[in-house]
Amino acid sequence: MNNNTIECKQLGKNFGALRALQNVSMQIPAGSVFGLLGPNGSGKTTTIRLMLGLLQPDAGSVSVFGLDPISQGDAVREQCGALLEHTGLYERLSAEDNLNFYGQIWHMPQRELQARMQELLGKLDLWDRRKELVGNWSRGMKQKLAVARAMLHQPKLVFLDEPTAGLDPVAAAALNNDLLKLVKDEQATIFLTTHNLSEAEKVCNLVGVLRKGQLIAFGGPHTLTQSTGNAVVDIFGQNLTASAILEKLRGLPHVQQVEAVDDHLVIELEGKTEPAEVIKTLVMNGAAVDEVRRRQADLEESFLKLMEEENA
Ligand SMILES: Nc1ncnc2c1ncn2[C@@H]1O[C@H](COP(=O)(O)OP(=O)(O)OP(=O)(O)O)[C@@H](O)[C@H]1O
Repeated sequence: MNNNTIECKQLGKNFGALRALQNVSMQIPAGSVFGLLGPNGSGKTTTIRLMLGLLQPDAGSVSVFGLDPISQGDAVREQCGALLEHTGLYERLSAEDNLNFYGQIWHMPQRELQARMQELLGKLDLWDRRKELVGNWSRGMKQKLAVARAMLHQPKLVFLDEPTAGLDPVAAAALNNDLLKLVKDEQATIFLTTHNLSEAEKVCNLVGVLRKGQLIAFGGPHTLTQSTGNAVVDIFGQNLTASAILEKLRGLPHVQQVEAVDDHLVIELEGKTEPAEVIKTLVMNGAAVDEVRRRQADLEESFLKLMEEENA
């Protein structure tokens, strides 16, 4: 058996005339923190549901732990934890009672359950509040507890469908930090979906991008940022953003995109083009350049670029 927790080959799913997923092939090695990125309706949740055997594929195949999620669904789901659309929490119960309830569902021995609860709630800074009713908690705290619930029985694979959806940026960042803490010690494979690209860049070591049901990119976040092949230059100074200057820059060869962001310019250059021509044009047109920073496009820029290419 190979080291892949998930493999799918030319996977497809239709809902009536809608082709929700088409020809999706990927391999996710054990221990990965995989992020599936994509806009609304691109097929992220459908992919998870196929992997959990909650939907039957119309084309291709999917295997999880080498098992078929349809014919061996129970065996697959026993080894998985999932946080899907709903948190699965009971608001009228305390955090402790919620986890006790799920521990019983998973037939966890009482001592093991207590130790696991302490471990998870401790890492999530919720241990001291375990006796409180979940209904009175903030959304961020509930979401943390829902992650603990999904991980309670030490599943080898955890699906988190948009775990930070609806959280403010501070709560989202806190949850991501907690996720990283948990993941480090769990040795589980994590499969999460998100719209938030900078979050995926921080948390994931493998990412895939879905668009209209098709996997248009797959690899490490770094590979993905390089897949667009372009460099980005941030230029700081004075008089940079006059529309006449922007027009001139946009007309230069090898300049893909020019954007004025606040008081500085963000310029995307084709391949390995050096910014010399850009700087010269700026200076000749009356701008003063203080600082030039050259970098690879970040995941957000690469993602948007991929979306644009697919739209072209
Ligand atoms: N049970 C269903 N019946 C009919 N259409 C469905 C069903 N489930 C999903 N779809 C459609 O399939 C497409 C993909 O949906 P899916 O929920 O997988 O997208 P998503 O990427 O998870 O979106 P979001 O980010 O908004 O949650 C959408 O057009 C959706 O309306």
